[in-house]
Amino acid sequence: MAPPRIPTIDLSPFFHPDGGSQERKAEAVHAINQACLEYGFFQIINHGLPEELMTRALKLSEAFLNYPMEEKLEAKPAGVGLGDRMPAGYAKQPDHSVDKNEYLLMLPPELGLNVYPNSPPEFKDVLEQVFGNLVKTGLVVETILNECLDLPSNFLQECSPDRSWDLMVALRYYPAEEEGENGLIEHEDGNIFTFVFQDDAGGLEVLKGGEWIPVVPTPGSIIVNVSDILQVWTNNIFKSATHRVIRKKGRSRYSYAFFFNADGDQWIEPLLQFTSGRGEPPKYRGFYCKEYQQLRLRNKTHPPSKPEDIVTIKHYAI
Ligand SMILES: O=C(O)CCC(=O)C(=O)O
Ligand SMILES: [Fe+2]
Repeated sequence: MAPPRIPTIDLSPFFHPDGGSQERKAEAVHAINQACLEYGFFQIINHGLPEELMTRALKLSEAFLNYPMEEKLEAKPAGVGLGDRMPAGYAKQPDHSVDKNEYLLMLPPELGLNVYPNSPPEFKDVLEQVFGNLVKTGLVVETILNECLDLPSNFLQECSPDRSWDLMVALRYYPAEEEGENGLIEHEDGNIFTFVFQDDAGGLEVLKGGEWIPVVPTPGSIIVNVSDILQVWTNNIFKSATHRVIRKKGRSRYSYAFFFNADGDQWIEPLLQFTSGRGEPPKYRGFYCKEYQQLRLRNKTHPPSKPEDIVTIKHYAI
């Protein structure tokens, strides 16, 4: 039997110039709700990001990440930044890391903190276009999630209105070696939700019911995964999906991940709608978003020797 495929949902009614059919919007909301309950993972098509731009972005990141190291290091983090956040620029996982990838990390362009490669010359412009489009798509997905969760319109947007904590990475996973195929160890993401688009190499997998389901590359589609903040806000109604990347032999894999994030200074706790509103005790104690981000960053910079000491959202579980 073929392995199950994560659901694909058409968002075109939400991008329709005349407002889109209510019936088709309701169908999409229903499908996304089911996907968030069952998988915490789904793909979207007709999501506002032109396929041609996605292809171009993947080709440009491939070109840049194949440059000699000296050239890539011209885009290394400048060492100035906002302190609490991941530094913008090119970085490679240290050799001892279990994760075998390199990436270019980008913060919202308006912060003025990005370190862009000079070459390929059109890369900066394409990165900024992709970033800007994904912010817009993220706001549409928030609108859909409000409906899924029976929240007033704009509720999630108002929970965390500051978009300056979003970030994007253009990634390259190296070809698998004889002794290892891990590209990115199994994990959940620490933000609200994540968008991923990938080339045709494959390797992204999501855990469902104890089985790893491959996310089959579909040109033009964006993968969406529910992340920890949404899990906390919904008091575990929507689960942050566990996922990983497995490397193939003989070829690199290129992808983009965009982390739609809450404001670092935001106090995060289960929403009343999903606790007292339903007679349920909160499953998490509250925390400042940036405190959690810093603990997660520390997992990477100072990896604990025991895997059980890695900080995950369980750190705040009651
Ligand atoms: O590259 C991918 O497909 C997934 C990336 C990812 O899961 C992450 O960066 O958290
Ligand atoms: Fe992830």
